[in-house]
Amino acid sequence: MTELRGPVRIVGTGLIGTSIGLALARLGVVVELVDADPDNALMAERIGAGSRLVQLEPQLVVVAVPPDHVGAVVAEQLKQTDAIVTDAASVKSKPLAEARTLSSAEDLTRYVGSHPMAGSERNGPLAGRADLFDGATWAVTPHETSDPDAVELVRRLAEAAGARTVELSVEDHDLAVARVSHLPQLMSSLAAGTLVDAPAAHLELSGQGVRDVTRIAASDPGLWTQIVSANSPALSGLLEGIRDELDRLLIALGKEEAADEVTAVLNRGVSGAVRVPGKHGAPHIELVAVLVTIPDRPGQLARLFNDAAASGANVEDLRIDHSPGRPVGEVELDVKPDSVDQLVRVLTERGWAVHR
Ligand SMILES: NC(=O)C1=CN([C@@H]2O[C@H](COP(=O)(O)OP(=O)(O)OC[C@H]3O[C@@H](n4cnc5c(N)ncnc54)[C@H](O)[C@@H]3O)[C@@H](O)[C@H]2O)C=CC1
Ligand SMILES: O=C(O)C(=O)Cc1ccc(O)cc1
Repeated sequence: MTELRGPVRIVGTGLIGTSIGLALARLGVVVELVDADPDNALMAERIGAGSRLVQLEPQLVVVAVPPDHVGAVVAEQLKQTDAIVTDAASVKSKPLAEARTLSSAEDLTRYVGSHPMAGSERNGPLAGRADLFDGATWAVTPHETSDPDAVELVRRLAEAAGARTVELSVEDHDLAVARVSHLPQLMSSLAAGTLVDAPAAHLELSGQGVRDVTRIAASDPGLWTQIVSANSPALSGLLEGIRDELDRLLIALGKEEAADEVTAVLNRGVSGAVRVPGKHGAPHIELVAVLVTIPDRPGQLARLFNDAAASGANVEDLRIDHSPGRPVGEVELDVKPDSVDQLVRVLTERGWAVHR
């Protein structure tokens, strides 16, 4: 059995490195923090992600630097230590190819790529959170000559951070993230980009839809330029598909049959959206949204949650739409279909304005 004993050296103490450090520190694993920017390592240390000075040799090195630097830093760590080395980069083929050109075949057996599928649109150590990976999926991507013990140790790391692991090849990983992560990022950025010149009066009508679609558009352009460039072969095919659909839509718009084309696009969207796995990586379950109008006063959310609990319904998901300047907000409680009637009845009895 390959136990995760530590010390774990984290190179790159930004959002991801600091979050891994915080998650391991809560288990008592000794974590060493290294960063090219001394302020970031100091900050990560101050918030409890580990220590900048660890005398013992690392058992495991986690490289959490921007993708363009991952190959070189992996090779450097393989050379400097006898540790197992992994990385957290959002793309896997290019860093592996770079590490391969800079490392001996023997050293490369100690390297196993990985990728936590959780993060945020924020970066830097101050955005780090101990629970960032709780319930998340963490891809482990061995290459042809990765040592099985090294693969096992990287699995242990992911599990220690609270994630569940999925093993897949480097190539398959890059195809998968092009679809579920990189294309959504570009679509979000494109949609948000149309707002740059929008009149303020138009923006005032913004509701939850535009907020959902544009959240990740706030992500770091420097990081994402590297991700998109490194995964351009996988992304190109998907973007060509979107371009073809846009062309069809544009041609159809204004013609009699436009409605059919629009309905086809929307129907395909419905079929795709239900295939996104639900929370905690569980299969998608059909949920019903119950909308409740809530006065913008302290204590109202607590009262609503109490009343929802009294109905016996388990709230599977939750959304709050709080438009600035309005005296009320709207809370969406997502519950299983067999809980809906009881939830609506109890909330209505207790004076809430409820609609489905
Ligand atoms: N941001 C996200 O949501 C996610 C990011 N990732 C991956 O994790 C890695 C880190 O991303 P973030 O933590 O978001 O970035 P970040 O910008 O928050 O942190 C990167 C850190 O690496 C340091 N650094 C840069 N070059 C270095 C070098 N050569 N040696 C040592 N330190 C160096 C920087 O000073 C910075 O502290 C990237 O490869 C990214 O693709 C993976 C999952 C999610
Ligand atoms: O903020 C979100 O919802 C994300 O999806 C974050 C994210 C960014 C990059 C990754 O490689 C993985 C996850």
